[in-house]
Amino acid sequence: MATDPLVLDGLDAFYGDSHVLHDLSLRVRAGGVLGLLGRNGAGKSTCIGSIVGLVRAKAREMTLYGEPIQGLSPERISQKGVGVVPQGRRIFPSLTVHENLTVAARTPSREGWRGWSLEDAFSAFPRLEERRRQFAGSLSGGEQQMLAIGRALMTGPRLLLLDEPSEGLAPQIVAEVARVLKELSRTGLSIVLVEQNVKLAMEVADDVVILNNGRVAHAGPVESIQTDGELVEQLLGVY
Ligand SMILES: Nc1ncnc2c1ncn2[C@@H]1O[C@H](COP(=O)(O)OP(=O)(O)OP(=O)(O)O)[C@@H](O)[C@H]1O
Repeated sequence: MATDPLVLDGLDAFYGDSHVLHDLSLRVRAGGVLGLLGRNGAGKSTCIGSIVGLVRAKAREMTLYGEPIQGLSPERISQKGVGVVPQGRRIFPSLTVHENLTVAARTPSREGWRGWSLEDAFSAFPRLEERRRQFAGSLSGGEQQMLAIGRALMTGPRLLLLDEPSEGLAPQIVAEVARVLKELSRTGLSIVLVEQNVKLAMEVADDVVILNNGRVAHAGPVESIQTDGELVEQLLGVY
């Protein structure tokens, strides 16, 4: 549908002469969570980079809520409501929690949607409020991940892209990330979740796309992998 938050159809992506993604198609449904899975080097981060305008890509269709975004700068794509939680979090370690959040705050650029206020961020992540004056670099890995998610939400996204938010986190903290993502999805936010952690993706995602060598190897509702251990093992090497 033209109003789907994100449609990629026949996307090819390149680093210089290196052709990394081949004929990739996917669709994020309104308020849905799409799990983007694949082994190391399968092309997941390149897909995120293509969506946000950081990687050179061409496609038959690349639309955000029906609006073409192909060729736009990362700034324009961000302004159109795409928030990113990058791999490795990339918070500002020498700024405080409060400063990390306020640096991302944005005046709403569109009617009907808005960025989070500090109060919204602190009510979702109470530990960040307790630590608001602390340097972000001194937070635990889990707290830094929550800060990275909070910072992305301060920009008022309609579509949130997360690149391996569970990386390096203890299982208990991964469960916390899962809870937060499910809550965000319940508020109507549409999400693309890049993950190596298949269990987390299965818990949170509505639909999944599995990449293999830069191509879509499987796409379907999350149930299609929950019930097919052989497929998951073949494409992801885990179960
Ligand atoms: N800046 C770059 N220049 C050239 N090739 C790159 C660059 N970044 C990634 N690649 C290559 O593109 C392919 C896809 O990499 P990508 O990082 O998208 O995979 P991924 O699925 O996100 O893997 P990971 O889970 O390890 O992050 C790999 O072969 C990788 O070596």
